[in-house]
Amino acid sequence: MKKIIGITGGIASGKSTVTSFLKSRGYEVIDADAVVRELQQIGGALYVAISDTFGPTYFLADGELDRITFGQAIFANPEMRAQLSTLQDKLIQDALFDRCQVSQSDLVFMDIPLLFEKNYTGFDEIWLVYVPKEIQLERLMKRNNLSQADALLRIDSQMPLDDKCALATRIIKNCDTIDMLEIQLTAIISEI
Ligand SMILES: CC(C)(COP(=O)(O)OP(=O)(O)OC[C@H]1O[C@@H](n2cnc3c(N)ncnc32)[C@H](O)[C@@H]1O)[C@@H](O)C(=O)NCCC(=O)NCCS
Ligand SMILES: Nc1ncnc2c1ncn2[C@@H]1O[C@H](COP(=O)(O)OP(=O)(O)OP(=O)(O)O)[C@@H](O)[C@H]1O
Repeated sequence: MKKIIGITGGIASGKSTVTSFLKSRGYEVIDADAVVRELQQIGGALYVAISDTFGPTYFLADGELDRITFGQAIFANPEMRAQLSTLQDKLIQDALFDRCQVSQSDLVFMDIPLLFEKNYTGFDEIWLVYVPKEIQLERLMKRNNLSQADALLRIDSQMPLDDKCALATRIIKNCDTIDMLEIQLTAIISEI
């Protein structure tokens, strides 16, 4: 029987860094953010839903979704975020379920940032990639070139990482170097 491990965390807590390592070791990873981006490409199901609901404001001249201005609007406006959630959540969940179903691997990792917020179920284990909020803020500001205020809007739109700890099977601490992260992952992989 297929084993499914959910990987979650907070924005910029290090989920992609964890999944890059897993992929480098040959494991299959389904990445929810990548699936969302795919479905938001021109003509994709999410692209059409966003265009029909929000009109042309958030699209570039070449027709692509303008992720920068759309992202800024979504994180600054809880009502718009809720509206987007109504539009997208079911389509995203169905797409992730389909990807998992067609996978031939015995062990599949699913990187789902909003796993707890959106009540995803069906995992054999859930791994939480954890960092304290100060480090999360610093890494997010640096990676996305965001002001402190904009980075905080994104962090505070999610369930606090400290609250997620109680819901996870394993907690992977990513406060130190990437080498230290990989040492933890190697130890965990030997246990599963
Ligand atoms: C708002 C959008 C356009 C912003 O795009 P952008 O390129 O700036 O960010 P990206 O897609 O790379 O997401 C980065 C991170 O933001 C966080 N995030 C994304 N959407 C949300 C949200 N609605 N609420 C809280 N956090 C979110 C996640 O931690 C994610 O890993 C996009 O993230 C989106 O459509 N989000 C809603 C879809 C969703 O639910 N994604 C998460 C799948 S579980
Ligand atoms: N241990 C670490 N030390 C220093 N920088 C790190 C460490 N782990 C991750 N980073 C950096 O922090 C940033 C966030 O990491 P990553 O992109 O893996 O997070 P994420 O959880 O996948 O983010 P998102 O939810 O936004 O997709 C990246 O720029 C990454 O290179």
